[in-house]
Amino acid sequence: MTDIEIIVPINISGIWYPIYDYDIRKRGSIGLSLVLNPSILVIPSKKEESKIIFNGNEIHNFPNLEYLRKLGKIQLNIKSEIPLGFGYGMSGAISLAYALASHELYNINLQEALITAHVSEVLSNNGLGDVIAEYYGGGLVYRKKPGAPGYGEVEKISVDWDVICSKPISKESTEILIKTKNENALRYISEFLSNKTLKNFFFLSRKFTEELGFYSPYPNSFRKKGLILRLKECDEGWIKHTPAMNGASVH
Ligand SMILES: Nc1ncnc2c1ncn2[C@@H]1O[C@H](COP(=O)(O)OP(=O)(O)OP(=O)(O)O)[C@@H](O)[C@H]1O
Ligand SMILES: CC(C)(CO)[C@@H](O)C(=O)[O-]
Repeated sequence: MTDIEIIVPINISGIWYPIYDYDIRKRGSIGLSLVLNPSILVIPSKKEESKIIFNGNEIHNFPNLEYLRKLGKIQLNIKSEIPLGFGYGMSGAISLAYALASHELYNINLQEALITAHVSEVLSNNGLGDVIAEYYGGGLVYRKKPGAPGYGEVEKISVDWDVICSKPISKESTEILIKTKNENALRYISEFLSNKTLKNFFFLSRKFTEELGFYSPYPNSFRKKGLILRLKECDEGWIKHTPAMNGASVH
């Protein structure tokens, strides 16, 4: 065990537009997302084998690990209120934690480590824009250029905050979100940029996700993959979110 503790926020995209580039470091998505708490809390340690322990249980078949283990043999002990596989950008958060751990434990070049985290997401079909959003933070984020940290570009958009809650409803694969390109995404992003409010983000994210076949029964909400994100209203049993303004951190 080490004294290092890594904190990584979650990322929930509302609108995304996949962009292919021959250079994997520049592949990703542009879009709008919310970088939020609760974050994951990660204790890394050097070990004989790379391992991801999630709330006490080892995660087997985490495809990102095939790429991440090149950064060094690390065990991550993760504490998380957020489940894996519902659409909270958790695979990106775990990969980013692994990259930051490799820099701390093995002195791996930070930029190389961050690229590996992003590439592990892209090549595993688990995400396009989560790593860069979670690295920089925070709150409402506009990913204006796709790619890994250092290649892509994010802008934090300042908005008046309000109560936001989510409910995980089903575990689903991310692949369909990556392979489907909804051309309206670009129009919705520019509609948001001319009226930058949380309400408008929810309104446009709902339009966008409905066009992909994801429906939410609640007002001021949208469904992203296997979760519902809702503005203003928090029923019992829902997860309460606050903006994670500064992105990932190491303590
Ligand atoms: N017990 C498990 N539950 C969910 N996923 C698991 C589990 N064990 C391994 N996995 C793998 O972890 C990865 C989860 O990544 P996935 O992209 O589906 O989740 P997410 O990060 O929560 O969602 P998104 O990237 O769409 O926001 C998948 O590759 C999945 O196969
Ligand atoms: C593809 C995606 C929606 C999966 O969460 C996300 O990574 C994004 O916005 O690029």
